[in-house]
Amino acid sequence: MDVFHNCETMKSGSLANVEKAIVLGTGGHARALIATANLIGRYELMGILDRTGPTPGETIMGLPVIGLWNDLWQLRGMGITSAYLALGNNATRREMFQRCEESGLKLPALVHPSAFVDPTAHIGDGALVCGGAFIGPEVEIGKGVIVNTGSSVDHESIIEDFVTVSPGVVIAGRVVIGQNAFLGIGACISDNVSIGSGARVGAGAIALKDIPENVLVVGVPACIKSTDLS
Ligand SMILES: CC(=O)SCCNC(=O)CCNC(=O)[C@H](O)C(C)(C)COP(=O)(O)OP(=O)(O)OC[C@H]1O[C@@H](n2cnc3c(N)ncnc32)[C@H](O)[C@@H]1OP(=O)(O)O
Repeated sequence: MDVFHNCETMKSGSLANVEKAIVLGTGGHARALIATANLIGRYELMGILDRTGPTPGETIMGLPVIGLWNDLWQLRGMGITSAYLALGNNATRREMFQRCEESGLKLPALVHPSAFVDPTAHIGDGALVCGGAFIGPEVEIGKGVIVNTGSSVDHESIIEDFVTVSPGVVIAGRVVIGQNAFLGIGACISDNVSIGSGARVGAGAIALKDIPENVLVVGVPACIKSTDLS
């Protein structure tokens, strides 16, 4: 059964010559993403898909929840070309990024109009740079990365794929954040420091030296609190 064609709540396309996009995810992060996408206005948002599917009449920021992630493959046939990933969990975001690609959907990056991105920086597909963020010169932001509100990433730093940078994080110059890592609110990463893949840096921690993969670090200076988060 084609769920979308049977879905009476789906927005009808109205804007000529504007590409259509779908949003994946219904949590808090969906609000931030939809607000940013509405400000940019590059794509017409047609609705939201989530893990469990819609409850009757469910909307988020005025957008109807129209179906399940498992129905992604039907979207291309409906004129929807692109997807935005509103998924806070790194592993889920990675999985759905791959499934969108397999479904032939584009994953445009989104940059809030109040963020500054240096012209020499590169922002990967499916990344979200939130309001007030600063992305410095020659910074690499990987695929599906979240750079949340008011964070800064300074010169030549590399943020690998599917990392979460929470609000108010300060990343100094020539830092490397390994894929799938999570940096909690207000964490600071000193210059030339590497954070291992899958590591979790607690809110307010200050990393002054390299952090291994798959560990939780907290405190000032950041120390290992638990290991093997893989
Ligand atoms: C727009 C938005 O809202 S974006 C959302 C932003 N949210 C965040 O940034 C959340 C930040 N979260 C944290 O810092 C969390 O503590 C995490 C994710 C790093 C770790 O969470 P968990 O793995 O669940 O760890 P848990 O809560 O079990 O704590 C483990 C231990 O570390 C300690 N700990 C955890 N986080 C911190 C921290 N930031 N600073 C100091 N100690 C900490 C706990 O007190 C606990 O210590 P104990 O074992 O001696 O009792």
